[in-house]
Amino acid sequence: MRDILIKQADVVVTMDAGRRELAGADVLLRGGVVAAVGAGLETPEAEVVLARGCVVTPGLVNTHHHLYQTLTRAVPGGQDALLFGWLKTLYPIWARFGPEEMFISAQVGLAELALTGCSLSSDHLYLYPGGARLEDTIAAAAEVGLRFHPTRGAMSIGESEGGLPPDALVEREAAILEDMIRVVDAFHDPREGSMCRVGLAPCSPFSVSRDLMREAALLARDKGVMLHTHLAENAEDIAYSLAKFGVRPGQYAEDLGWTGPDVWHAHCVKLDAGEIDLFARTRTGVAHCPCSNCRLGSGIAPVRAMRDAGVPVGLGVDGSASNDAGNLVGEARQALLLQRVARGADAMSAREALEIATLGGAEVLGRGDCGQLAPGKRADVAIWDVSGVAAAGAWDPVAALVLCGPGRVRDLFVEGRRVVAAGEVVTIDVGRVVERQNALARKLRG
Ligand SMILES: Nc1nc2[nH]c(O)nc2c(=O)[nH]1
Repeated sequence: MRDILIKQADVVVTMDAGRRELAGADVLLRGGVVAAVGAGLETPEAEVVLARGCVVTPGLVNTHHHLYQTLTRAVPGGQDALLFGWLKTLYPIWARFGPEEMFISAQVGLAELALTGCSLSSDHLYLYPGGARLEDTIAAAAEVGLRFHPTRGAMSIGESEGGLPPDALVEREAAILEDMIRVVDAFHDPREGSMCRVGLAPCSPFSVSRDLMREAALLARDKGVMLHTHLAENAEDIAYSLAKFGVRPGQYAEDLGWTGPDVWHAHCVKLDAGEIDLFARTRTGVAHCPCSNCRLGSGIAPVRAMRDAGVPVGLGVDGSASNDAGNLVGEARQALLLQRVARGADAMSAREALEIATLGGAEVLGRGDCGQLAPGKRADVAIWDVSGVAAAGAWDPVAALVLCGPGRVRDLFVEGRRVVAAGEVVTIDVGRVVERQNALARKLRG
């Protein structure tokens, strides 16, 4: 692989230990890692990428998604509902998916993430209708070229047993555990620089049993993989937990082995002070999904309190049926705005929002090798052209990324390989994928 020398950026935002921002700096990518950062770097054989007029950041990290939902954006019956009603509208549509729907929708979602600066994404695939398998999404990510953390999700408690999903969408728990073992053994790569790490992710307390939560935790520890689920997303979720289990979600998670640095929970909008303390003590991570929380009317997650307590927090776009976009810089902006609505104008700075979108997400996903531009870290780099209309007149180009734009990257490198060039994805034919996606959406609409 040829060296890449990114030259003369207006600012390189390193997110290194000193959070250094280097004016007029270069970044050298070699063999999939950052080889050097600083001014005046020279390497005769390198491909030079001029970055004048640009801000260079680590690639953004997405800690929560349901890629399959890009096929059900803005569905009329689900546009104005709270979480449970929204899910009940969408489950019957998702039940008609199969392998092609999973593959194409994942490519659309990942292309959208790439164009908005994301180099590492997790995905929570918790339903497997029509023969769909986790590898449908793994194949999609490999073609797009993003670093990928797919999670083998699951639902096992259908309506007839007091769960939320229809019985037709749930799986037998023995079969779920068997498939979890299969996908970890086949696809999980624990090495530094890994392009694919698999996690285990029973969907939510209202769609799986306590037994499955406990068994999944034991299996994850045995295999050395991470655990992920939805937790404390809204008031309905808390009410369900109290009525069904007699405890709040934090206690439920702790009792079943779902705390620790190898666990991250999506949403956590309704964590109380005791639960925040539990997460901080145990280094349990949180995927904060501000746009989805607004769209579903779930509330404002206590991110300021979580960060102050020391809870690892990353950002997630969440599924595209509840956002309905997949733009992480948009999430960074929304995170900042929501904390300010809740706590005042100094509750979160643009730089902190950018830190959560990069370094914070990498920590949540257990990726000490990502989220920073520093020698030895993986070569995941986003180049943002701030010379256009969106940031014109900005006095502080780093803050401008979050406060005004641009919302799309000019270039994106993952593991030192180009995924976006001049604002276009270069790894797949996005036009063809979008055409197929729209045909599949039309078929689902009937
Ligand atoms: N935002 C979302 N929350 C969820 N809970 C659950 O069980 N599924 C979902 C989901 O798809 N999105």
